[in-house]
Amino acid sequence: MSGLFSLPREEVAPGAVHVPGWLSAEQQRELVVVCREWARGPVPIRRTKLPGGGVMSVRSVGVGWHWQPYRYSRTADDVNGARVAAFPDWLADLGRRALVDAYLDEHAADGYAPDAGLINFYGGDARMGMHQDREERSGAPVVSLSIGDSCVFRFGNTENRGRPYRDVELGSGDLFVFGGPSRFAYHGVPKVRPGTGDPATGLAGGRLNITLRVTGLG
Ligand SMILES: O=C(O)CCC(=O)C(=O)O
Ligand SMILES: [Fe+2]
Repeated sequence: MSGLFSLPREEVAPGAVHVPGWLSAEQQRELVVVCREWARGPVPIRRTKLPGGGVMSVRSVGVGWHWQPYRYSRTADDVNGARVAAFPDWLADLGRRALVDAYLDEHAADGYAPDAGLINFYGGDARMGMHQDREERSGAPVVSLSIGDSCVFRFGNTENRGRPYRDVELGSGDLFVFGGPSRFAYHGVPKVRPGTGDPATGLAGGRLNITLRVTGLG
């Protein structure tokens, strides 16, 4: 990643910033390797079961904390009961650099200590419906990193799942941060574009998304 003021960026809504191509090719490859390890265990990546009986099309695994609808826990009680992998310091550092670059403010990450990472893998047909990230007891920004196939990322308003929203193309290496007045905006992924990723990332197909959050839990 480059220093301040060097990358194109777009403020999609107040506090919501898209920085295309933020991750280098090498960082993307390294993240793919480590996400593959996390996908194997101690909690295997799985399609989250929803309370209504459905199952998400996205495959997910947590680090630091396990997420299931609609709470965080240290152990994956709806999967295999194992404690999730620890949240590594280097990932928190990456999250801090993301805030500085997204907000063009060297103090943007002061005191920012993400403790939960959610790894999502989207096959070609996977989607994520409009939702808020609101299980966290913190208003700190969410940092989102994308690798592999591009997608349509729908970024909406804080009131409801509908309009107004903006559809943003998230490509491999892109950073998206949402904080401030946009922290609790509805968002989702209506479409992945199969075959648009570069296999040099280590992903032969599909889309990997990593979100970093501050849970505010002890
Ligand atoms: O895949 C994405 O870009 C968004 C993922 C997301 O919203 C979530 O995991 O809560
Ligand atoms: Fe989300």
